[in-house]
Amino acid sequence: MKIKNMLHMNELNLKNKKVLIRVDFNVPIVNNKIMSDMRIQASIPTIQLALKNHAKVIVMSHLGRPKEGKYQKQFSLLPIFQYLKKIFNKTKIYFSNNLNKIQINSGELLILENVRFNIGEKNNDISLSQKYASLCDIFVMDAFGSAHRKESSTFGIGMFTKIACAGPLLISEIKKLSIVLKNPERPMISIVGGSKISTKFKLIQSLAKLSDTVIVGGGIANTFLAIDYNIGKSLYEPKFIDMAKKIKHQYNIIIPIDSRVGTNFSTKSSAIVKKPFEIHNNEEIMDLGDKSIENMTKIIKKAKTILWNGPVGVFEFPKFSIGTKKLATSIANSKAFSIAGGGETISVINMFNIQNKISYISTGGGAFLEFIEKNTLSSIHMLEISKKKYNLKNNKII
Ligand SMILES: Nc1ncnc2c1ncn2[C@@H]1O[C@H](COP(=O)(O)OP(=O)(O)O)[C@@H](O)[C@H]1O
Ligand SMILES: O=C(OP(=O)(O)O)[C@H](O)COP(=O)(O)O
Repeated sequence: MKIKNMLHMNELNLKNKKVLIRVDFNVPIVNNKIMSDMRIQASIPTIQLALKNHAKVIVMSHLGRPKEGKYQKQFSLLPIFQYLKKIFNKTKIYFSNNLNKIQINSGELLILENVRFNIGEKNNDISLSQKYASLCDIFVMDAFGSAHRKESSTFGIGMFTKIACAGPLLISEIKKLSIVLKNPERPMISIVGGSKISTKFKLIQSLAKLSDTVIVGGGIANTFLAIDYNIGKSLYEPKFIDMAKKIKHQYNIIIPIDSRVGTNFSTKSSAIVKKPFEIHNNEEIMDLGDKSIENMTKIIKKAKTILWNGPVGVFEFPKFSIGTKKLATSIANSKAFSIAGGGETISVINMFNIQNKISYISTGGGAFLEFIEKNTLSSIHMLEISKKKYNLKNNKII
């Protein structure tokens, strides 16, 4: 992909225009408290740029995975609106869940409620995409963390809006990841964990091709373990077992040799280190065991380039945070060039206070892995189509 194949926000005259910006505010919120604000902070310059240019600024994002068509308080963007009110305290700022009643003036800011409350969002529904497009003169796609999703607010809208352009954060992420991956120093290792198995599993193969070693944790590792063992109630995806078998034989994949298991998914659960063949039906793997941690940190120490997405255990429960903490610390202490990204990975980085020891932190997790694999993403494709249409309309040679 070429950056110049997309329109950039800073090429356009935003003055008095209705500018709708899709950002990624998908941050962890517990009891109305934002646990990690890095993704919000990363979007602020884009919003400021639009306000400074005297646009009528509308911002939209998803938060979590609510059931569409239903308001659910725990997925509301209201805590983020409260947070933004403090930052934009000199700007008139509003919050709305009504797509039919939008009225703002130049220099004002409107935050829309979670787009995933809207029926059709996930399925990239045409009428919802048209509805979003009708709200603006210019659509700015700046949600790098969601740019791999072909949904109404990340893709469909661009098919109907007059102008769709890339925001500064999206451009900056693409540029930085492209530079880093051009000629990585070897050995290069990738660490992939977390719970979003269906998004990430398909990407392991290309990551394995690119890297000298791939370390797996979380639900990804469990899917590899399920090839040979009964892993009880552990999180895994049976539909990826065949793919796991193939990849395991073809590439250098480091699978845990022991794990911390518990009997219930709770902070109160006991944590016992077990070998994979010792796991009972009523147990679930929630972290790496000590021998696995030792092996994996040895590999990390020798690496010259490290890519990391996804916690290797349920780091939110102290007894199951050991593996993630040890690997994260080892990455932080390494002299290798390290790239880490993902919503929860950023929370881990904040939790262990290692943000200054990671060479590059991406706001995307699944998006960053998919970009590495394909060198493009659904939203980038949408922006390229949109620029071609724009150039045709303006009689420019494309
Ligand atoms: N063994 C496991 N079982 C269940 N959940 C896990 C396990 N290991 C990690 N997780 C969970 O994975 C989540 C993060 O996954 P994911 O969203 O894929 O990461 P990221 O946002 O960094 O891309 C965390 O909330 C963590 O508790
Ligand atoms: O947090 C996100 O992805 P990530 O967990 O891979 O970093 C993005 O906001 C995408 O969210 P989604 O995976 O629910 O589409």
